[in-house]
Amino acid sequence: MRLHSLQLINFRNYKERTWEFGPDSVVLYGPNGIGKTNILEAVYVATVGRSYRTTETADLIRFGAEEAGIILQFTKKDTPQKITIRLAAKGRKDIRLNGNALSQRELIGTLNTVLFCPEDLQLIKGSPQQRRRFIDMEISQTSATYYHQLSLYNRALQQRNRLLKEYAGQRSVPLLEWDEQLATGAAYLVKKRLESIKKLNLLIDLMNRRLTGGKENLQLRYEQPYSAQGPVTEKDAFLQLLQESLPRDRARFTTSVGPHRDDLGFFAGPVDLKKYGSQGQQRTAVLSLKLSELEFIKSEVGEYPLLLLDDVLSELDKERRANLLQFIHNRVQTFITTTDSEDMTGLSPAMLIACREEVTADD
Ligand SMILES: Nc1ncnc2c1ncn2[C@@H]1O[C@H](COP(=O)(O)OP(=O)(O)OP(=O)(O)O)[C@@H](O)[C@H]1O
Repeated sequence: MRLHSLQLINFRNYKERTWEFGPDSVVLYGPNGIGKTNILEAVYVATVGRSYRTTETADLIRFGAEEAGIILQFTKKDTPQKITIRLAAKGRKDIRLNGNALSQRELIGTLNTVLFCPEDLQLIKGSPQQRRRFIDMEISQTSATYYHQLSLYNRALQQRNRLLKEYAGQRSVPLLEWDEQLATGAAYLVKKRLESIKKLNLLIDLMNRRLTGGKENLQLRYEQPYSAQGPVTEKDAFLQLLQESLPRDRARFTTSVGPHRDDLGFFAGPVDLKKYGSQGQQRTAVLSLKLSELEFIKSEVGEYPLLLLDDVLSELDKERRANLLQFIHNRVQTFITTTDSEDMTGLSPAMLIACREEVTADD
């Protein structure tokens, strides 16, 4: 995957700006608040159709403007492609691939990127929701069906929770249709998640050993807080769990079983890093996870995705930083934001041949 150019029109602080990129990695440097992250954000929006920093489309549109545009030219397996996105404060996003309209769902998987930002360093200690989002987005980038099934599941879940409220105090709730849909969706989603965790586990242990000089192993575990014995993966088992949890769900107006409650555990041998990992172990584990994600997407798609490193290098110590840069060198076209253009040079002079792009405001 190679990004050749990016054009932003009324996106965040850019009125109209185009960048052309060579095959090498790109260091975007400039003072705080100049608009470096905004550039990575635009590439991310072209990956999944929405931002990782806001849920409001209006935030992405330059103050005072009615709409914003993002145009990207890239090659995927040597085939030139062009994504155009028009964002309006109100109304639908207009997404096009080579001029043909796409839905947000169809867009996902077109341009593959891995984002690594400071919030990711909290992934292990953070909320289960953050870890579910990680696994969902990772699979969605390589499977359009997964993203579709996830949307259907979430819709059914909302409907079930709505009925639990609507029928509060009544003798029964008409949940049959939604329970059927939820159980079908849950079985599909959990199986896909387990499959991808299995693949990630082959990679993550190798990565972690490499980063710790062979000292520490690392495994991901799929956790279902409502199941004491092994993962629940079958539709009938989910149907039964939904029925069993009904009294509790009715009391709380929410559905307590299913993949929307599941989590990802990080284990070094028997040690749960979520509870007992040092900050250093957790950071290395996240870095291993991100590197595994690059390899995972490569194995599914056939080439490395783009890597977006947003302000993350300054958060990593010298050794982890060097390890990351060594891994991506000559493999992955990487976009790095930093306030210091010399940030990388002292580390590994010949390792990272990057283009340095000074970011300036355009008004
Ligand atoms: N919708 C918008 N319209 C105009 N300007 C905006 C909009 N949203 C954000 N900005 C501006 O964008 C700038 C922030 O950009 P960005 O987050 O990319 O900075 P940065 O260069 O990454 O900074 P840092 O080094 O501090 O992370 C701020 O000046 C902010 O006022």
